[in-house]
Order: sequence, then C-alpha cells, then structure tokens
Amino acid sequence: MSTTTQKPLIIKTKQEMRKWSRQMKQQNKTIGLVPTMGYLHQGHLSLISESQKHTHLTVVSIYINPSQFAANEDLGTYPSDFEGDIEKLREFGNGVDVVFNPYNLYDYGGEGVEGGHETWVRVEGLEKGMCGTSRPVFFRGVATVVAKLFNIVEPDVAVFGKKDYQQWRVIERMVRDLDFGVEVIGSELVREEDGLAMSSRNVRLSPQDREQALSISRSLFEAKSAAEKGKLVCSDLRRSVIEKIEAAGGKVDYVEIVDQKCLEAVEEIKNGVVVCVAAWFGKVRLIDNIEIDVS
Ligand SMILES: Nc1ncnc2c1ncn2[C@@H]1O[C@H](COP(=O)(O)OP(=O)(O)OP(=O)(O)O)[C@@H](O)[C@H]1O
Ligand SMILES: CC(C)(CO)[C@@H](O)C(=O)[O-]
Ligand code: BAL
Repeated sequence: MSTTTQKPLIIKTKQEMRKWSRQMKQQNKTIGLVPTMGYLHQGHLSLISESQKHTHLTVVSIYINPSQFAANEDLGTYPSDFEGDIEKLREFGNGVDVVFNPYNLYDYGGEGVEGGHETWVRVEGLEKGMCGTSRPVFFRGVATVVAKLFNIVEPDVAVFGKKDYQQWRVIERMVRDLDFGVEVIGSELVREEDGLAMSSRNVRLSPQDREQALSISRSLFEAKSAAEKGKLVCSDLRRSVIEKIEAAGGKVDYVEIVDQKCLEAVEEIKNGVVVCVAAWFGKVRLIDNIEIDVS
C-alpha cells in the first residue's frame, strides 16, 4: 500500500486492496467501484461522479485485462498512461479514494502468467451476438475479471458506462445470477462536443479517420429522430445507419437494433430499443449506441 496520504491511494496487490476495503467497512463506509482499463477521459470521470452519489468511498481500478482480448486483437497497442491518469484523478478533485492497479490478476504465484487460471464466468445468452460475435473471448474475459474485482474490492456499488451497452447488461446478469451483493449502475454515455462517443481508443484515430468516424453518432442521431417521427421498421433504420457509415469510409462490423434489456433483435420498434454499432475506421474498432424510447 502506498504510504502517501495524498489521494488517491495507489494499491497494487489483491491482499492490500481487500484489507483496505475491509477496514473501511468496519468503519461503516460504503464503497463504489469503477472498473476501467485506464487512459482516462471524461466518460470515465462521469462514472466516478455517479459512484460518488451512492457511496462514501470510490475505488477506480486500472487494469488492462488480457483475458478479454483474442490473439488478433489490440492488447499490444491498447493506450496506457498511468501517471497521466493519476494526474487527471488528482485534478478531478478529492473524490477518488483508491486506484487499484494490480500487475497481473491471473498470477497465483509459481505457475507462470495465467498458467494456473482455469475458471471462467460465462453469461451464456447475453454474451451472444454483437460484440460477442466479433470478439469471441471478450465477455468471458470481462465477466471473469469483473467477478475477480468484485471479490477483491468487495464494493457495495459498481458503475459501468452505457457506451459498452452489452457489457453493462452482461455484468448486471452475472450479478443477478451469481448473487453478488453488488448494485450495478449503468451510467449515461458521454460524447465529445462533435458527437463522437468518448473512448480511450479514439487517440489512435488519424485526423481523417476521426472525422469520418463522426458518421457513427450522426447516423445514430438520425435513426433516433426518424423513429420518433414514426419510422419504426428496424430493417430500414438499420440499413440507413449502415449506408451512412460506409459512405463515410467506415467498415461496419455490426449494426443491430435490440431490446434494451434482453438484447434480442427487434423488427419494429414498440418498446425501448437500443441501436448498437461497431465499426472500423482505419485500424480502430469503435462502438457506440443510442437508446430509443417511443411510446
Ligand atoms: N464515453 C463514455 N461514456 C460513458 N462511459 C464510458 C465511456 N467510455 C467508456 N466508458 C466506460 O468506462 C468503463 C471503462 O471502459 P474502458 O476503460 O474500456 O474505456 P473505453 O473508453 O471504453 O475504452 P475503449 O477504447 O476500450 O472503448 C466502462 O464501463 C465503459 O463503458
Ligand atoms: C469492465 C472492464 C474494466 C473489464 O476489464 C473493461 O471491459 C472496460 O474497461 O470496459
Ligand atoms: N471498454 C471495452 C474494453 C475493450 O474493448 O476491451
């Protein structure tokens, strides 16, 4: 455990993390957890603000979880700037109590990196489709590492961004199905002024790709507006989003219009749906979504 009294306290081991949490609980403090992979931006900071509304203390985890990346994905180029992150958290105010930054959550001593790890959490229905199709080990890795973080930090509340909509729903389901004593909160998606969904990976976009990537949010806003004007047939809305992204030079991974809770595809909008997109601009895969509620 760091000896500095300046917030945030930086904790590097599971043992110290659990010890801190248990000490705080003995003092009747409630704990909120914001899991991240670092390279923090305003979207992450909004999750911290949300956590602070619910608990006395807030822990931010910064850990690039290798098990959610397949071999051909971007683990090796995932952006990282730990010192910059700590600086941002200090500037953000006095609100973050701990940054949990473990070296390797799969090192159990003596068996090599990930060598001994053989237990995985699967959320078998919700992990299918959308990001689960394009990223075959993604939700298995996410559910497992989040379960590990819950067991180590023992939070009362955990906050996830709706930018990663399917991930949020997967975690909610895992918590319900496995009776974790954690309240999961989905926090609103934060955008840049020009509409681009904030994402750590945005830093890897070339200026041209970044400009073209605005087609994602623009096409989503247009789909929402069309639905609100009565255009409720999903195949039409979907086609229009795909065409706009492709016309801008993006490569669509998927565009799906699904029920907000069960994430099953919808043919005609009746209840709450969410239009989910993943698309490539250059070497960067971006995700975004928009909720549509028509009554
Ligand atoms: N723009 C955003 N608005 C709200 N929450 C966000 C936003 N971006 C990320 N988050 C949330 O922050 C948490 C940590 O995400 P992560 O560290 O992977 O950042 P990221 O920006 O999503 O990175 P990536 O480039 O991998 O998409 C997740 O719960 C994620 O949904
Ligand atoms: C939830 C998470 C921190 C698990 O590694 C990650 O998937 C992310 O940053 O969204
Ligand atoms: N926010 C999602 C983390 C990932 O893309 O691996």
